[in-house]
Amino acid sequence: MPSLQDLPPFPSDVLTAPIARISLQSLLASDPSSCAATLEACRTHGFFYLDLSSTPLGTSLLSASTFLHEISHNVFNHDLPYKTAHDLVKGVSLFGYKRAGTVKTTDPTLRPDSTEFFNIAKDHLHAITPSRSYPAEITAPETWALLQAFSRDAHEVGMLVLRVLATQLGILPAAFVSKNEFGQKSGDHVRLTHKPARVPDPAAALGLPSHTDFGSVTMLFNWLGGLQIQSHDPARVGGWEFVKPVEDCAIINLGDAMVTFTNGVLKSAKHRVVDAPGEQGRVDRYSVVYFVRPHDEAVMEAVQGFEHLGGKGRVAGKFEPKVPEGEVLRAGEWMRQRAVQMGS
Ligand SMILES: O=C(O)CCC(=O)C(=O)O
Ligand SMILES: [Fe+2]
Repeated sequence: MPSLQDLPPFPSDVLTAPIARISLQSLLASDPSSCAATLEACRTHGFFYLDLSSTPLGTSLLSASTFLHEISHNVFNHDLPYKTAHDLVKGVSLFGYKRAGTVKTTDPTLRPDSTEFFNIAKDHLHAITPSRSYPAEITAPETWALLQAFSRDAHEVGMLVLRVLATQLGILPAAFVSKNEFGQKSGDHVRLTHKPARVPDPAAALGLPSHTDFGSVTMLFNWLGGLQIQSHDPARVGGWEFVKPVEDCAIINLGDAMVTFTNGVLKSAKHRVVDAPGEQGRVDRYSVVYFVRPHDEAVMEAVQGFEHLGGKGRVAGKFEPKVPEGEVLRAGEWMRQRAVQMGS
């Protein structure tokens, strides 16, 4: 990671979300209190910090994320035509380039988003499906190999989180893992994001409007503030709080698929990206994300043990997947509908 010391400091006078900090090392060792804390975090905030220091798996993710942060500078630095030559196609595929201003506006201010992405499919990285065009900086052999390792490792961490959750919930350890098989066609991807520094007119744009992620587990690396989640403090429930970046930690959050699989017991929290606070807002912001999503053939219904909770699992506010009477959706179609709805 670029060291947090090299960036303007995160200010001390903004509200930050009190999310748990859990170490990967302790989850790998099945430490009971860390496993219990993981479940607690996923039933409440739907977000937690995962400390990646002190384990080979974690430290290789940290160094890969630093490298991808560097690559992001070069890729996004190009002019728009260079990037749009690799555009994603809404409703068809979400892999490729997403320009700023194309995500559905969900905040009351209706400000367009100012964040651009490159979404790089796990299926392309690992030859599970034929690839598509990406910029030369991404397909360069060294970067492609690093993206392969990063996606494999991030997926493995996602599976560990899913096993811990299943075990803590008292269901089969593989109940969620079996919905997210690495070798199967899926919407899993690495996302590189870029949001320009703060602009003088605050009404002009919002980094990323409030949303929930669609998939199972998201692993997020960011270096500057700007990510916000909604408060659970009784005094200000629903107000936005910053998730402060913490050195050596990734941020883990659950997506809507986990809400569906558990009929609402686990939470996919709403989040958004605004200008980084204070001095941090003066510099461009990058983040590196891995999304674990159920493989296309996974059935989008509650797993065994959660069916009886029926109806509590509505996800993403107004989102209602169109399910023909008496049928269930598979993840490929479910994710497609969600992507069309979000516009990304
Ligand atoms: O950049 C961030 O901190 C969050 C990005 C995010 O929420 C997303 O890409 O879904
Ligand atoms: Fe997100």
